[in-house]
Amino acid sequence: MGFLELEHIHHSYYSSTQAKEVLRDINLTIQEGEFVSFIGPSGCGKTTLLSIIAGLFPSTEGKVFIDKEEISPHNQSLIGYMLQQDYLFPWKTIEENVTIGLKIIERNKKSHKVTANALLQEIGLPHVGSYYPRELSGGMRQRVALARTLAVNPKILLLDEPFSALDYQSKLKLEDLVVETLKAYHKTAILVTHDIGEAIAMSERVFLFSANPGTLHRVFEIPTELQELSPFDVRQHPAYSEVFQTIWKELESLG
Ligand SMILES: Nc1ncnc2c1ncn2[C@@H]1O[C@H](COP(=O)(O)OP(=O)(O)OP(=O)(O)O)[C@@H](O)[C@H]1O
Repeated sequence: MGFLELEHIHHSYYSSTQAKEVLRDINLTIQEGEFVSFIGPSGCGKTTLLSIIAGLFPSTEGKVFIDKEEISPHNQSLIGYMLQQDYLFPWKTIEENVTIGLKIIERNKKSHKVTANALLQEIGLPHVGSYYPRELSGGMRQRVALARTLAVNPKILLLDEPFSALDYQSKLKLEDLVVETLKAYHKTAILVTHDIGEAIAMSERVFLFSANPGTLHRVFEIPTELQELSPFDVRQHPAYSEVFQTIWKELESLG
């Protein structure tokens, strides 16, 4: 059994008049410390699947296991979420934003400060603890959102298009930082993205979903020589465009 295991996940959304089948029989295994991406046509159920993995709502059928335990309120704290928007509280300082989750789960304030400072250092923003979010750029705020997610020490990070609102240069820099930081902390991560290049550059495996209803169509193993590089360097490697073409063709074939 892997670290994260999905068994026969089916999901439908129900309204008063109809049921809409969104996910059909999703089975997959992700190992501890692995970085994978979910890609697929719009509406194929990627965000729904992330929400089920996070335990935000149960799937209609099937089971999610983390470290051999079925997902429940007891082990939900093993999961951290990073979204397209940073959702920092504008009236709180950066340090307070980073430690907000910690305050909920433990009260020792001294250790919060130490954790915040260490994480701000890690993300390359050691001097912004007393700033407010409005004083930072979009890229800097997303780095703070990463620090806030890591502060509560989740085992698995769910990254739902966290770079899509950023300019291209900030996005490339943040991709490098995220991969480097998650590797250093040995985190398991799932990235949802519409950007095939980003999926190749950051992941060890890319899961391609098809739509109507969402099914797991194919899994692509990223060549080892690319996995060893930073996301920026992956894009410069001769093997990158070949992998891109292969995934692109498969995505196109889904219509
Ligand atoms: N709360 C909901 N109630 C009813 N239908 C929903 C709900 N949330 C999502 N859907 C529908 O489920 C399908 C899958 O949505 P989801 O957001 O999971 O897909 P996605 O692959 O993440 O899409 P995108 O790539 O566009 O972000 C879509 O058809 C969407 O309209």
